[in-house]
Amino acid sequence: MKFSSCFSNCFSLPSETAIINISQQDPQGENDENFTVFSYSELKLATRGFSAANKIGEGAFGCVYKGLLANGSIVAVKMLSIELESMRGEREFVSEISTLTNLKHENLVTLKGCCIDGAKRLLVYNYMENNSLAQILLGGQQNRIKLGWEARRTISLGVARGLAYLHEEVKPHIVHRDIKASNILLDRNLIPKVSDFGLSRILRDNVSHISTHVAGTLGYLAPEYAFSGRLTRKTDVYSFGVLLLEIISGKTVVDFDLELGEHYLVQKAWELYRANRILQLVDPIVGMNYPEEEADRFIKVGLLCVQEKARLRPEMSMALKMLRHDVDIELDQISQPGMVADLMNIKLGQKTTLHSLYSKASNLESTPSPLSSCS
Ligand SMILES: Nc1ncnc2c1ncn2[C@@H]1O[C@H](COP(=O)(O)OP(=O)(O)OP(=O)(O)O)[C@@H](O)[C@H]1O
Repeated sequence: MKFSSCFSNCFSLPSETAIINISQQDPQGENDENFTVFSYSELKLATRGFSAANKIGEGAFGCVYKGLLANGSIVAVKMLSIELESMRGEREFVSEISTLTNLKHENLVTLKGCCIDGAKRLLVYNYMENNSLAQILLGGQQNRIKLGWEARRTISLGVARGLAYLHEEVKPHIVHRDIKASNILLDRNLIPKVSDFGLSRILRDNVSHISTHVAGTLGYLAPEYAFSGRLTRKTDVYSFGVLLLEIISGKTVVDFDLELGEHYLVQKAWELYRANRILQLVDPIVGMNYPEEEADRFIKVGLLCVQEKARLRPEMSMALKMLRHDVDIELDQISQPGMVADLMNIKLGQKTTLHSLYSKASNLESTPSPLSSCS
């Protein structure tokens, strides 16, 4: 573990305490090299005082700023805006972050470390040059990049690999909970990196960070998770299936600007599948010269991942094998997917937590957000 020079100013626990706590989680000390505790002043300097010009995004957890560290590395600094009482205590927070920084995979965003300054908590990530899939695939025209089939294949396989790693190689396994296009970041070579993994660990039990303030977010939620809070790895598999359909079609999971009957991507994919016209889902930007057999397979894997019943969805490593055509998809495995349409009836438009969504599902009321917003 590395500490910045003014660590003692920004982290009120004696540093020894933090080290002892971390070594309990990491008896071999393997974390030490990866994990940095930054000082607040260092991050303030790097982001030019968290200036509006350096702000690159905002999510349920808070605002994200681009920063340049003194050593020349470019980072993304996430200033958490979660109420302190929702978060774990300082020692646990540092311990969890140190564990997460140890997760290394080509398809995960690297978490470099954190900072605690009084009530403020910040996370520091490697900066991803090409922003998120939400921006470059589904965003406004000015941000879009024309992605050909090769790029879409690389992104789909990369996300599947990153998730399979979290689900099946990390011990104990991590359920991401919030797989969606804005949580897939892209480096300068358009290699996809899953971000925001493991963040539920820094929250106290019974607090959820899933933001449901946009209809699109709801569309990624597996039915059993949205309605009863049942969370398993198959919850992520559902979200991955939605994402896969988005990557192939270039359409968002829910788009009310489209004509009636086209609003819900999963429903559209299912209808095209049943009508034997599945390739009509492929984004026209891809052009005519794409491998039809592969596109057909990717869409079917997408449909398999969004099956209503969690047990019918494949595990991520199996989905990956199917995408690579290491194993065949048995068509009788594909049946009616879980649809988002019912969720869409829930009154939207305010930031809410998933917890409040459960109750909204029955009474259609929204509750005020517990989150503060960025200045
Ligand atoms: N490491 C990073 N490199 C570059 N840009 C980033 C990085 N992390 C986040 N961003 C940008 O900041 C935005 C907000 O990210 P954040 O993860 O806080 O929220 P989100 O995923 O967009 O939404 P939500 O919190 O509701 O899930 C991202 O969409 C992306 O544009």
